[in-house]
Amino acid sequence: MPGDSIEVSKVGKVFGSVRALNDVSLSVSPGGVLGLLGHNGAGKSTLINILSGVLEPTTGTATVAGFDVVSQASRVRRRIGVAGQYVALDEQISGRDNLVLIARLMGARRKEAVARTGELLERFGMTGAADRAVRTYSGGMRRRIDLAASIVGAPEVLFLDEPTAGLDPESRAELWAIVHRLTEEGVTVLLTTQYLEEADRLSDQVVLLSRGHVVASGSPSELKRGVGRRKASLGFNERERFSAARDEVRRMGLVADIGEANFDIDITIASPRDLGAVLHALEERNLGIDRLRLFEPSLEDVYLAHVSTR
Ligand SMILES: Nc1ncnc2c1ncn2[C@@H]1O[C@H](COP(=O)(O)OP(=O)(O)OP(=O)(O)O)[C@@H](O)[C@H]1O
Repeated sequence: MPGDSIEVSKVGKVFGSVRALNDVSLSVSPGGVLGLLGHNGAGKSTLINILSGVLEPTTGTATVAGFDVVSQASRVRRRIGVAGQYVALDEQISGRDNLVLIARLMGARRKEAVARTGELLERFGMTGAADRAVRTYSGGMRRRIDLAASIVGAPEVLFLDEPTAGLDPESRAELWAIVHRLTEEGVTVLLTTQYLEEADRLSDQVVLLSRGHVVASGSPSELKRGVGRRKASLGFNERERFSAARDEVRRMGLVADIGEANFDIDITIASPRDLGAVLHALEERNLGIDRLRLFEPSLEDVYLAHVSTR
């Protein structure tokens, strides 16, 4: 739509005989967060490279911050930040010196560069480590300084390519908080990740890529609602009733998986009606359950439903 921060229309990318992207379309409104999910080689980095002006699409068009990524690439570059797996920082100099250097390269005067750096270090909780060489940083600190480096120029649109890959849960949560704050300030974010929980926490829209195709898109809750299959666990207090119920459930053939632990029968049902039928049948045979748990589909279920069927 006009006014969107990122607009991708039927983008394809071919490398020799490899079709990395096929007819990919998506859009992100200002201040939105789009999570791009997909397996290794799905085409996520290729799309980020096209949107950040590093690669040209083979077919289709894309705009970022209102500018065409091919014909207006330098304007695009001035309005974006890119952080991720391969951001080049000088490992031998301190985090502070890296940020000052980037600000100077972007045209800031020395005083401004120093002030902006101080502000970012403070915000990212990095003041303690600011004057140590980047090579001495932990994985979490390294990711934070990468992210700080990507926003030195106060970008309108931020591309985060697997920003928390390999981080421990605590460092991941810290980074999520930082990204969340940036989005509250109106920065538009396109995030690639293999962590479904990350996409669920941060994104208001998710696009699922598989082998270069968009196979599903929508808000995390829309996508979860679209997964028909749900897990339920039927619990019993005695082995005898549990065993008889398990045989009955198998016989009904309505259920895809049966797992057994602690006299629980874990079933996958295609609809609430199937669950009703199972409970009714058990009740009729005096095999009534003692406990029932229903599990909401996760983004992982969404992912498996779309990706494993292709
Ligand atoms: N420069 C290139 N030359 C040839 N093939 C490439 C090039 N860049 C990417 N590809 C291929 O394009 C496809 C998509 O790769 P891409 O790196 O975009 O996937 P990805 O989803 O980012 O994967 P990962 O999660 O592993 O980073 C892969 O088959 C990859 O091998």
